[in-house]
Amino acid sequence: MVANQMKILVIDDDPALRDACREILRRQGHHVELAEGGRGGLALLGKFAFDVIMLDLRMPDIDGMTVLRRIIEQDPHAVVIIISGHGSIERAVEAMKLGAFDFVSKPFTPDRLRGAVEKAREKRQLILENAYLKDEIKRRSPTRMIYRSAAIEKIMDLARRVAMSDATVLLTGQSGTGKGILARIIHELSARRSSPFVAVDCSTLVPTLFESELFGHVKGSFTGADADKMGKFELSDGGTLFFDEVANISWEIQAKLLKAVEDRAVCRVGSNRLISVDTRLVAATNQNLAQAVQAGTFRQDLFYRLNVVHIELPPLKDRPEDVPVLAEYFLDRYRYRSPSRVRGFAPQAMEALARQPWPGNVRELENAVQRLAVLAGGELITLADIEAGSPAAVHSGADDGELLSLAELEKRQIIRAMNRLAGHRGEMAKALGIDRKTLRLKIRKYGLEDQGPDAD
Ligand SMILES: Nc1ncnc2c1ncn2[C@@H]1O[C@H](COP(=O)(O)OP(=O)(O)OP(=O)(O)O)[C@@H](O)[C@H]1O
Repeated sequence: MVANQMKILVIDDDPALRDACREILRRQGHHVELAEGGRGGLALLGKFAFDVIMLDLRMPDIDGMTVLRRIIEQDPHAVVIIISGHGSIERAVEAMKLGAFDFVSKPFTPDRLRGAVEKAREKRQLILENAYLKDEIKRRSPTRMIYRSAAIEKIMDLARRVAMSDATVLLTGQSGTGKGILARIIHELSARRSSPFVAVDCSTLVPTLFESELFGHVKGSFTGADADKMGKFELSDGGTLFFDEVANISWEIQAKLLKAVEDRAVCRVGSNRLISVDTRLVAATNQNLAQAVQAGTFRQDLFYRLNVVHIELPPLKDRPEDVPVLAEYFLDRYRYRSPSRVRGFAPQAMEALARQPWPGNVRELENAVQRLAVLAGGELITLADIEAGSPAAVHSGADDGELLSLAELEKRQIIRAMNRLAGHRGEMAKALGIDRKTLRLKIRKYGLEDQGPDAD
């Protein structure tokens, strides 16, 4: 499901009702497919995934109840809204017992339809979030570093060795090269693996809350502190504390962090009591910390503390042999969530991917594959698919000297922003210097609607 947009299938033998549903739901931004009977509906369901299915119970070809049974058999989480005829409430209730989510009785107003679909959207969101969480859990345990290159093999060797010690590790490398995943792997390879791995994203925390987030606070220590709270240091006791984007910590907090590391203890904000904590630190940055020290924005003493073991992750373009294994791995992970039947990459397509510069590194590749899994028409992702929907179109479609129409340029920039920013509409709009509404209109104009994993 892209943002609030859903793919909805309406199965009803009444053409006027089908068209009315389509009109109303399209206006809400949903994609709507229509089937005039149970057979056609089931055929569409066999080919594509839908977020919500609207199903008439009385149809001439197959009984709606039979269709419903099949839908639920195939996907117990399907969200089905029954369209029930006047005076057939009992059947609608029976359908709900079978697993339908809701029903609307004919005739219904546009508002009633919108209300039912909105409720269905919330339900669908919950289902997807649950699936996502399960997927996350599966994905996380054990975390896997996918690679073929000797460069990453060497890094993994080093990671295995340092994991056994309690040494602080500094991970550097461009954004999206796998610093976060490596931090977790170091934790999982260490004797601390059964204690928590706690991550602090130093780039998103508001400075004023940072201290309490790290060290915790006691009730009443500032407005809003209405209960005692543990900080991330304490939460990671026995485990690993991961500072992502560590260069973003303010000078003042850097000093406090250093003290906590040296004392192996923290004081909650508003308290004098020292609480000892046994945690292993891993820090990551895509900036040059030594330079930041030179420039006077990062404390030298803290830098030395963090830089005990240094691991540099190379950019993806320097290890193209990792691209095919990563692309296959991501496709395997994303294809089952998309309606397409795609199973693999055509050799030429894979070669094209391996040739890309991937400025956003593995994260950009992951986003591109996720998008390709949605967009690919056939069983194999082809070169044409890549040229149509991935950064390949941006990077290889034209050499620097070739002139492009402004519209083409605009489209390519939008695709590029989608890839870089994982389809986050707010961030894309900001990066492109337009407002969200304009962005939405342009996305629609260029037919790029389905390309964001989580727009808006
Ligand atoms: N070798 C790999 N195998 C499998 N997945 C990977 C690999 N490298 C990176 N990833 C995935 O790519 C995405 C980006 O990786 P990660 O967050 O670790 O990068 P990062 O260097 O920490 O980036 P940033 O500095 O932007 O936070 C994640 O989804 C991660 O799981």
